[in-house]
Amino acid sequence: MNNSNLTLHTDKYQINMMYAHWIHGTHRKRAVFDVYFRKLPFGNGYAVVAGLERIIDYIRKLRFGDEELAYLAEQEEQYKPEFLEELRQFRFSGDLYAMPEGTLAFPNEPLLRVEAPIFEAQLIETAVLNFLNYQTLVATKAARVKQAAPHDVLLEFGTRRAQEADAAIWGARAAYVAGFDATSNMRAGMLFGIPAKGTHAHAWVQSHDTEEEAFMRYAEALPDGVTLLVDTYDTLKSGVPNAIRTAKALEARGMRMSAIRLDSGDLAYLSKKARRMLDDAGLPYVKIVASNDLDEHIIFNLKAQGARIDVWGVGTQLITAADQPALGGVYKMVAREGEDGGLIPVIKISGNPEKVTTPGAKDVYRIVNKETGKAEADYICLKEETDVKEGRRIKLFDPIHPFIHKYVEGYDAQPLLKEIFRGGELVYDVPSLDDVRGYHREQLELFWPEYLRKLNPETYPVDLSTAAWELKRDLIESYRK
Ligand SMILES: Nc1ncnc2c1ncn2[C@@H]1O[C@H](COP(=O)(O)OP(=O)(O)OP(=O)(O)O)[C@@H](O)[C@H]1O
Ligand SMILES: O=P(O)(O)OC[C@H]1O[C@H](OP(=O)(O)OP(=O)(O)O)[C@H](O)[C@@H]1O
Ligand SMILES: O=C(O)c1cccnc1
Repeated sequence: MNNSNLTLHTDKYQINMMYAHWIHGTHRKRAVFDVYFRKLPFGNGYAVVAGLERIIDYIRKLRFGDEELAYLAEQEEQYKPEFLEELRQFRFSGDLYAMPEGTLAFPNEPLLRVEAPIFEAQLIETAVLNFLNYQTLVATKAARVKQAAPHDVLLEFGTRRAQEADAAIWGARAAYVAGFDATSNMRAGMLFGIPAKGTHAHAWVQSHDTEEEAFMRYAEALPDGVTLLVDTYDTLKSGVPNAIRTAKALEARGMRMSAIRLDSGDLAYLSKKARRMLDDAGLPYVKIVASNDLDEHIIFNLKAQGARIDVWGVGTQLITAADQPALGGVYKMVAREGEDGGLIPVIKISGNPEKVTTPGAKDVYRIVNKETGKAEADYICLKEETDVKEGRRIKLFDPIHPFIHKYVEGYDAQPLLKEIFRGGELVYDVPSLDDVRGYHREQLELFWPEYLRKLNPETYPVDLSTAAWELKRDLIESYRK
């Protein structure tokens, strides 16, 4: 298996719809799709957008090569050879708008808008959702861990338990976007420039006759800031004392041990005891790393118990987003090209009011109060509306309870959807990963803490403009009739 081409990383029904459009000559008609999720994961108050860099790379490289076309030619659908020739010429020629990575996002607002020939817009749905759903989910989980330990060092340790290799590296990157400090995955380090860090496993200790010998030899080989795992036999009786002896031996050579790692047992009790032992031995600079199936809840609890842990290694629970393994982001058509070449808004009706789509090509603005500098609401309006762009008075109302409303003016309206591709050309200056992290931190500053807290956060308002709301209402009415 040495094909890294992601062009067929799509569901077959996309290819079949593309074929049917091509058969009927409608494949060049333009369509607009929104990507959004309806429910926040983990009971969090916000999601952290991640996945755009991968989407950009994927779109730029879309090509049906010989292998892809040969595979399509074998399918039971017996696609016509001319269709396959059309695919050979395939390039993304559309427009794409997206929230930059690190943006705080909320339910029912477009994270991404695609305006492209239906042929292209349909092909990319599956992969766009795959990348955005997973990376946003892990970035959001990581943001929760970061909230539990905002001032400590966070290490991403998940690769061995991740849902395969791509999940490991893109998950490591998503965690870094949301504030993790380093990853244990060397390939993620190499590809993305994330700091790579590591301690050692129990196997290192087990491969020696004694724990003390194991520690000394590890420190000899890697004297610069070594971290020793102290729980192989007995944390307090042998692990910590042996680590102290090793630290003293390093000191005698003018070097400093970095940390010990606790990986089992009662982490609150053991960290307090170990801290005392290290301090009493004159080693206050030796830090304590903890790992063992940690998540934001356990970290929060350990802190409440007064645990003396400086560095947290978080693996399984983060990389698998264990308490909610999928973000339900969807890709829904909101407009299509009519006979006259103009765009016609379209809707998907559902018995469940939350599932009715919001028609029309739309923009999203973050309405920021100029006095407080804090975000008041996100405002979704039709693309052609100018009131918000020009800072005029706008009505903010809850689309589920439209009678609850207020007017705002004198605000700062920050457009959240940035132009990424125009006519198939990348027009976005892709930021460095460290800039993405910095932007994410700035995003957090925009929100009152009530919206950010881990437990039972306040619901941040996501409002529709009057015109967008009326369009939705009118379309629902017209289908009722
Ligand atoms: N003081 C604590 N309060 C709450 N949770 C804790 C505390 N100490 C450890 N934990 C968590 O409790 C869980 C204990 O896991 P487990 O029952 O596997 O114990 P263990 O110590 O890892 O056992 P083993 O020696 O078999 O590895 C882990 O998720 C760990 O992070
Ligand atoms: O617990 P997580 O959050 O998933 O973090 C990663 C875990 O992976 C390692 O354990 P493992 O038992 O795989 O190997 P080891 O022999 O190095 O302990 C490490 O010791 C952590 O406990
Ligand atoms: O470096 C470590 O301590 C590490 C790396 C991966 C998984 N668990 C621990």
